[in-house]
Amino acid sequence: MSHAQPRIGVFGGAFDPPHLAHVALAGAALTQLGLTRLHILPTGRPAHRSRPVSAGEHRLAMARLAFAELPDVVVDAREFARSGPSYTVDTLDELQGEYPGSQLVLIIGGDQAAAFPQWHRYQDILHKAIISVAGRENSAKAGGLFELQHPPGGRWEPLQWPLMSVSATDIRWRVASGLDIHHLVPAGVARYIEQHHLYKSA
Ligand SMILES: Nc1ncnc2c1ncn2[C@@H]1O[C@H](COP(=O)(O)OP(=O)(O)OP(=O)(O)O)[C@@H](O)[C@H]1O
Ligand SMILES: O=C(O)c1ccc[n+]([C@@H]2O[C@H](COP(=O)([O-])O)[C@@H](O)[C@H]2O)c1
Repeated sequence: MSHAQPRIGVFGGAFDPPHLAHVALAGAALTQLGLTRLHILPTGRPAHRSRPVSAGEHRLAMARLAFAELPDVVVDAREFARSGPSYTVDTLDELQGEYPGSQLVLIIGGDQAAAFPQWHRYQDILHKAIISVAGRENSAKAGGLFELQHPPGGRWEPLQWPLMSVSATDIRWRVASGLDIHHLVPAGVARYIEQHHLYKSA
């Protein structure tokens, strides 16, 4: 689909580790949302969750491996360079400056969409970016009173997306339990986890 303005996708996460749902989601976003480029942003210091299990250098390396096959993707380490929490609104501000005249599209899973009213300056985010939500199993229960389909002042574009139940929490648990993860992560990521002995005690 072609749009009047170039569209820049923004997809952030702990990526601890990046998994097949992340890669499929990025692929679906690239094609369906007509993105000219997609920035993948591993979080430095997450704003609303406890610290990731793995160091930033590992999550960055795994993100590079996981998304390497997709065209027009940039694995963007800028949130590591920032002091303080990784607020998405700051990232959007920076990208707006770097892509004048472009439309930013923020891609999030259903669990994060439900938590969106707790995000730092979320009203400003609604002015800066179109938000595209990929449904996620069990995310409705976290939804509370927030109306996903009609948020005040926001522009939302749904992503056509088959629900995928894979989560990084489950993958960390499987590794710690000695179970196979090859069906859940890209091959390069599985190798990296093995070589660096990640998640042995997660
Ligand atoms: N299976 C999935 N379906 C839809 N969205 C997903 C899925 N897995 C992750 N996401 C989305 O991808 C983004 C980054 O996710 P994140 O790196 O936190 O992975 P996660 O699997 O949710 O990790 P964890 O289990 O550690 O919380 C978030 O917006 C999240 O909602
Ligand atoms: O800016 C915020 O307040 C904020 C609050 C929660 C999550 N986010 C972003 O949402 C993305 C997914 O977060 P997570 O915790 O599901 O990995 C990641 O880029 C986070 O920085 C951002």
